Amino acid sequence: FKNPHYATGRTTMVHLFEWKWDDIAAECERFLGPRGFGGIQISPPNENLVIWSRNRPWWERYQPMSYRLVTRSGNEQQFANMVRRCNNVGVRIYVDAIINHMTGTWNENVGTGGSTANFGNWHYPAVPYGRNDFNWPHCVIQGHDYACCADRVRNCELSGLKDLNQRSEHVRTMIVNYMNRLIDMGVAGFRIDAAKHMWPSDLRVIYDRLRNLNTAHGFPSGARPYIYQEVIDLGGEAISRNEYTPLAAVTEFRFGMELSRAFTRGNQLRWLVNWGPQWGLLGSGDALTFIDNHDNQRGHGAGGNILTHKRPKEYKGAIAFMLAHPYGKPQLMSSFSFHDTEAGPPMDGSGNIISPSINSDNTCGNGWVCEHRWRQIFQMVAFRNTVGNTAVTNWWDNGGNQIAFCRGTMGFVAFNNENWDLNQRLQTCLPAGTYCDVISGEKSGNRCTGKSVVVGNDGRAQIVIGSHEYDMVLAIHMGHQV
Ligand SMILES: O=C(/C=C/c1ccc(O)c(O)c1)N[C@@H](Cc1ccc(O)cc1)C(=O)NCCCOc1c(-c2ccc(O)c(O)c2)oc2cc(O)cc(O)c2c1=O
Ligand SMILES: [Ca+2]
Repeated sequence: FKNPHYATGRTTMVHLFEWKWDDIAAECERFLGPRGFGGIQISPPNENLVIWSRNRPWWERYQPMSYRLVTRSGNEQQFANMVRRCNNVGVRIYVDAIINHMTGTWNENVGTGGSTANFGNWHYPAVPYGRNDFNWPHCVIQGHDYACCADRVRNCELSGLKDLNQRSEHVRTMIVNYMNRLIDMGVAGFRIDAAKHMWPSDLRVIYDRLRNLNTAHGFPSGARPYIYQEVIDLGGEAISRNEYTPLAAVTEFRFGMELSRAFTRGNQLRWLVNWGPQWGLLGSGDALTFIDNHDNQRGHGAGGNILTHKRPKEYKGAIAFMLAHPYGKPQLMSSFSFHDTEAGPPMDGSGNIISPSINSDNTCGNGWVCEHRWRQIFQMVAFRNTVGNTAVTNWWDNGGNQIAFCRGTMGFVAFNNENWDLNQRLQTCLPAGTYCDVISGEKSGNRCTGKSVVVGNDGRAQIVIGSHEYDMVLAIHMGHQV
């Protein structure tokens, strides 16, 4: 359950938060496939409660009403079309699975597919679920429970969300049928939302009942779905992520917290020389890594001061380091603009999501940030694909906020977060030649639209990153010689 089953040579997934299925299919064909992205995490495809009283907040998609595939992103036919078209261009689909709970109690009670429910009686006829399928006696998780009481964190309600009993055979059957239907449609795996709130023993039973991936969509026979479990664990809680790593991969929230700190002015990039488990991070093969996600980019998630698209230079620096360093399996966030941390995606007067527009410079409009289309980010996805599993070698730093390292003989990257220029002759480990810096520009024909770097026969080159430049990174790798 720890292998994403990316197509050959691909390494990175992007969370297209709140995108519609038709738009995702188009993005696979026009951008993500050609640019070598490995996969996409999609928003929950199951029917959710429509919450107009909070003006369609982003978190309404985390209020399940049924496992019918009908949301503001599209219907079952559009979902199947998206999976087929993305798999056809080598881009995998990972589903955000909400199996810990059903809705909280709201005045509204109609779902995106028209289903209704009676929350007070724990009655969800569109699944169907009834009172016996939820944990009993009724209790709500309190703040101190996270530190003291693992059983309450699992068996009581998170934020008033009706807490399913995954020990019940009926509940297991409903969940497994939902996930197997998605596997048969060609998805490559799942994000397990709120995994910390479910017993590992129950999750193991559910995972073991999942079918192998569908070979008709290009997966090898016997391939198990990729599963990454959302476990927010910054230490100090009764529940540890180590209870979940024997089952499947785990979201490593410390990754984004520590890199955000390291790339925020006043800290030291040289500390990153031993980046990885020595920082208290999970084993590399267990870790789904990211800088920010849909939850903590709004500030109330784990880890305090997380870098997001709202601080572009530092954010691109941290993203470049995530993609240049071999640790973990990275996920990029692709957001819509927001001021109100509850706001949902751009929508018209009827509540329909507005599609991203694509500008002439290949950026997005209509309120979509599309970080994955920023040159400094998608070019580093190509860097990660090129360098494969080569090791970090020739680490250099200035004792402060200037660092550089090689990836085997395939790539070289340098960072300058000082408030003075980096101007050093450094070992790039690359064969002699002239390389285009993929951060400040790209290779166009036989010239570089940004910086070019001349590597001598000794592998050394003059590396310059001015402290006032638009970006703090320089990256060169095989395939971008002129
Ligand atoms: O802000 C939110 C939603 C946050 C959220 C949604 C999806 C996630 O994957 C997530 O990590 C957080 N929800 C709002 C609004 C809300 C939602 C439901 C409700 O009954 C009442 C209010 C909110 O204020 N929630 C309370 C604080 C956030 O507490 C939530 C967590 C959560 C936060 C910190 C943790 O350490 C943790 O283990 C879990 O996970 C969710 C998962 C869900 O599937 C649905 C949820 O409503 C939530 C969720 O409320
Ligand atoms: Ca639970």
